[in-house]
Amino acid sequence: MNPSAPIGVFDSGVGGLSVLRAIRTELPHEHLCYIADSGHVPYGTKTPEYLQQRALELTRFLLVQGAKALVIACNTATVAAVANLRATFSVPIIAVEPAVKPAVALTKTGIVGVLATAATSASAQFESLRKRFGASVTILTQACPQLVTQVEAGDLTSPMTRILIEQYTAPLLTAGADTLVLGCTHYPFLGPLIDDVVGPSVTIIDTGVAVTRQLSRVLAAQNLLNVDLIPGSEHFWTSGKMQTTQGVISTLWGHAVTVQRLPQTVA
Ligand SMILES: N[C@H](CCC(=O)O)C(=O)O
Repeated sequence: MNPSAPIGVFDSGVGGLSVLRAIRTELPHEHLCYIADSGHVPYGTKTPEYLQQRALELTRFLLVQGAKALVIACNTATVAAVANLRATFSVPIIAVEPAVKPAVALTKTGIVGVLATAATSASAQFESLRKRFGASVTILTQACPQLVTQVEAGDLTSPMTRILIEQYTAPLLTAGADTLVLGCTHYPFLGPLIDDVVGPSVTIIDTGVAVTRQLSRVLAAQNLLNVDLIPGSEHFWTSGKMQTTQGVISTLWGHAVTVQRLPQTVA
């Protein structure tokens, strides 16, 4: 595999851009191909079979673009599909999972809140994280489906978004949680607002940087880091509404970008 080949990244929508921006910061010379599967969002309410099929189709498309490695920038797709993808494809596959371990190390009240989709919280993988790292603390989960909708619409700051965050975090704060894990890649875009709502006594943990470090380690171990010194490029595709998704991706990415429509066979 050619080290100057791109890294393929996908999510149910624009949320995985929170992971992509961490990759861009850590690995400035890598070329990146990103799929926002916004035509199929939310993943949080879909069956594992549906998500496995979607993950296979998106991965095949990214491999056709020449991807040397794959990042599943979606906790929900990870729990449903990572094992199947690893069994099917030989490229390195890096996946996100809620950062339960660091949260357990940080909590002082012994109560950790995990914001994640219902599918992630109900998964065997999450149960295993809970057993491995959470035996000494209480781990509370909260699904926040409407926050995915707000981020997909590019609405990061409205009063409505704030009210939703207040409603979703209230039960966790009332129970004494002092550490909140952002277990869905859409939520980091709401980090500043979540921070403002929960206040300085609550620590918020995101996984973007940890995933990027893992990606970096895996690429280095397989001699796949791009040694070209030119800045890496980004290419974006979506299965969602072109105009809306292009606008939202540009806003979240920080400057205007071109987004292509996924071919009909994949969309
Ligand atoms: N961004 C996704 C899920 C959002 C959705 O429900 O589509 C995650 O990390 O879990």
